[in-house]
Amino acid sequence: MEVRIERRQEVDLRFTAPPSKSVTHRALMIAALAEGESVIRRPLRAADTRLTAAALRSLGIDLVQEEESVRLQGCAGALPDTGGPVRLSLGNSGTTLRIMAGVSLLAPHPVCLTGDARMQQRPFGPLGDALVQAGGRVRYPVQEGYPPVEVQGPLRGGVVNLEGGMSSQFLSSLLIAGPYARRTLAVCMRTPPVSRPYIDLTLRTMEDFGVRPFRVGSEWFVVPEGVYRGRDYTVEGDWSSASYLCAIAAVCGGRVSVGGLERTSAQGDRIFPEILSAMGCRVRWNGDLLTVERDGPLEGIEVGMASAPDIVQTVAAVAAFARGSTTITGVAHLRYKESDRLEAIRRVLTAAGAGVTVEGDRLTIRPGPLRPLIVDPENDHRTAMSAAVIGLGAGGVVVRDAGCVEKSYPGFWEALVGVGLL
Ligand SMILES: O=C(O)C1=C[C@@H](OP(=O)(O)O)[C@@H](O)[C@H](O)C1
Ligand SMILES: C=C(OP(=O)(O)O)C(=O)O
Repeated sequence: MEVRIERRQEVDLRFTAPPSKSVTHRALMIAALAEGESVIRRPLRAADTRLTAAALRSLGIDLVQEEESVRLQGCAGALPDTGGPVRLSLGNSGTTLRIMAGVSLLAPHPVCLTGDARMQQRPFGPLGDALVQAGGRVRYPVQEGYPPVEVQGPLRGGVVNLEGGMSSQFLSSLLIAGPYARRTLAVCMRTPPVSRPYIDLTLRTMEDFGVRPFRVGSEWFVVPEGVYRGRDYTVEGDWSSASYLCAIAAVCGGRVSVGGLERTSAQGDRIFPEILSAMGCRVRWNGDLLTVERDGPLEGIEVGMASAPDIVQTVAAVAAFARGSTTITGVAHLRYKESDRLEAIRRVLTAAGAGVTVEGDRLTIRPGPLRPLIVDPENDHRTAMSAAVIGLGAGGVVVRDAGCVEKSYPGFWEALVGVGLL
């Protein structure tokens, strides 16, 4: 599917944010490990969360898709006997593959976790090392430190050292399986974790299901033995997906309102309105309705984004329309995503006419007169959605393989059609 996007100005639009991908993954996995039944309401139904649901079924979990919810019978931390080894094909869902690797140590048979060609280039090694320290067996049939990876329990627990500089998903994996380790699991971060708010989101979701891990200083995470309790759980809106909608107001001028978001969410991407505000937009809340407005010029800013990797492309797209340069720091881990996103930003924005410099973990965008372009998102949903933002501000943008948004926001293009932007 190919989408052509033309320039729009002075918009006045209203959207509802889709459900959160990160919360849906966590709620499904934790409910599967809980004692008793859970109903997960308003789950995100997208490629990646479907992979999580299918993987849980392959591990023997009774999971039923209902019209507005997912119903699961939890296994109380002991995944059922599936009769033999299990193979999980997890596409390019890093969250599913990494978190499910820890969970798989609770299965009675070996589990092989694999993914598509790009997933096989995304690092796993630090998590593999940690799972071994926690008592598991880990084997890499193709390339040391990368999926496919074969894991087998038990999850004994004890003290585990973990490198945090590549992905927070490694720690989330240990934390989520942690309550069912044979003895208390204590994770010591050897390097500070990137994408830190995703760890808070993990801790908060664990607490929502009745287990309370705690931190000691900034380096230690301790998970006491415990049991998650099944429950009725409603998934909040997705702040990363909402960033593309809010950005429309910034690049087109006018006003965009987005409903369905939690103002105090643990999702780190909820800082996006603050970033837009620093760039010259006005932001206000009316109940749970967020409104972003712009009627003056956009300014370039300097911003650290180690904690919010998934909205870096949205900020970069908006930065291309500002009066001055924007520098984004702390973003080296963007190289390990669905694509090398630092390279994707450089490729798309330079083709559009902006100047882009990538130096170490720092990205600088210098606005320039923007010109029409064809974007191949190379199967990265966030490249496609941020290209749509550029298109709405500059015009003449064609996004090829636009269906790749299916990974996190299947209704993205329909949402733009629904308000008359396409
Ligand atoms: O735990 C999660 O739900 C996620 C963690 C982040 O990854 P990293 O921790 O690898 O940066 C983020 O980019 C990803 O989209 C979702
Ligand atoms: C990086 C992402 O997801 P994952 O790591 O789950 O593939 C993302 O959605 O931008």
